[in-house]
Amino acid sequence: MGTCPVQGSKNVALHLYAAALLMRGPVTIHNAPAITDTAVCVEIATHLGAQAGYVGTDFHVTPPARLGDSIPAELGRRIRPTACFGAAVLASTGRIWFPLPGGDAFCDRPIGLHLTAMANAGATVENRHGGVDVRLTDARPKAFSMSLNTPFGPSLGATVTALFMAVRANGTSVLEDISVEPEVLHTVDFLNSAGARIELLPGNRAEITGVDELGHADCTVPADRLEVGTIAIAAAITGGQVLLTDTRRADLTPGFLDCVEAIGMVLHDQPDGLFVRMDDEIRPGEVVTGPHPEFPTDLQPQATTLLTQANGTSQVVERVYQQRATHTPGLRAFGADIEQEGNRLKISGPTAFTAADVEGNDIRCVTALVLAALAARGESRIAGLYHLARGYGALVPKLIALGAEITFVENDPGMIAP
Ligand SMILES: CC(=O)N[C@H]1[C@@H](OP(=O)(O)OP(=O)(O)OC[C@H]2O[C@@H](n3ccc(=O)[nH]c3=O)[C@H](O)[C@@H]2O)O[C@H](CO)[C@@H](O)[C@@H]1O
Ligand SMILES: C=C(OP(=O)(O)O)C(=O)O
Repeated sequence: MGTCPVQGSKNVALHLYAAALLMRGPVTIHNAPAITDTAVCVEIATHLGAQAGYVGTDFHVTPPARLGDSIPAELGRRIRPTACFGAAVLASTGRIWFPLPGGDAFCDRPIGLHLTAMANAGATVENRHGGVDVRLTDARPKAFSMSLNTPFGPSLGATVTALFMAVRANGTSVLEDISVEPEVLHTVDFLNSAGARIELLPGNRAEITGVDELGHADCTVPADRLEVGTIAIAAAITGGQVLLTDTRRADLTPGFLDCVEAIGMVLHDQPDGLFVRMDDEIRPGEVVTGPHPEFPTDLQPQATTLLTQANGTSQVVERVYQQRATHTPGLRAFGADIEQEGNRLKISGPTAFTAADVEGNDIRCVTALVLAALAARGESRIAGLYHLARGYGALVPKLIALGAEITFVENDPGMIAP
């Protein structure tokens, strides 16, 4: 059995970095993940005039008396929460230009609801220079009410943007149908500990009374549930077992736990972490992604790889991003039997994988392909490692420490051969 540490959550950390820009005084965010997205956030904060840096696993930021008024296109296009960073600056200073966000491009990822939240708070919103120019008409955001729902469930990012506008608003705002993903709840705690007045109410509502200014606070990023899920699936797919330190069952969603336990995975808390093993063979199952606490979309590609090894027919239904299936061509190259119809994948297994040369074009796609290569006979070559670095600080070294044979291909830092 191997033991494996878990990094801080990428998706929580990114929203905390943005929230820190609303605060006065020095902020330290502990357990920050050592990923390229963290480095980009340091650069964005620095460009905005903050003193920002990353030492060990501590992200430090001290916002200036007045933040700058633009997020450089080359930085904002590299990460997903660019509009949240924009909202933090807008709520503080009344003006920001930001490019359209980046992050994974597995399908269209609109930000209309972020812009509606800014407009509801009294901003003019104009498309300019390939990005968005937003200005408040008054010195502070005005209080507003809105729903954060979309046809695909509540928007996580737009909930954070709306909260950022509301915490500095003149009056009390009411947000309906908010996302209650851990990313949002940790951001709420962080803002409240710096003096914000956000009250979460039953029925996914929030009532926020704006304050003149936020003080400062420190916080700790929770374990990355997506890294936990990924390594748990790696153990299951290779018939191994692993003790993931610094994490508990409670860090995972009921949607994920119910699904993988039905497939045959055993996960239980031990004093020093979460123990994971497979109970005999991998059983077929059904993955249906959805908003928290349902099965997270960011573990769907990895779960698809796992189900190719199940004895029978499985189904994956992607409800958050209806076209998140960039991993299926790569999995088919290993031999997977996957039929796709709209947002549904039908997977017939088990397939004995043979090695393949494949490329992943987004974080979880390339992760799913690394997992497939672990299950394949022979040496596979995987390109697209740049995407892995965006979200995992050390996934490959961790898999190697657990017994996987993986080497980085020389003169091509974007390629590995498991
Ligand atoms: C609720 C949810 O699971 N959110 C996921 C989403 O967060 P992220 O914040 O990136 O995306 P949203 O939560 O905003 O998007 C959820 C859904 O709403 C739609 N939408 C969003 C904004 C908008 O203005 N209009 C609109 O229609 C999106 O296209 C998507 O279908 O992607 C991240 C990266 O994969 C995941 O970590 C998050 O768990
Ligand atoms: C899609 C993801 O990230 P991002 O929103 O940063 O693109 C992810 O974490 O799986």
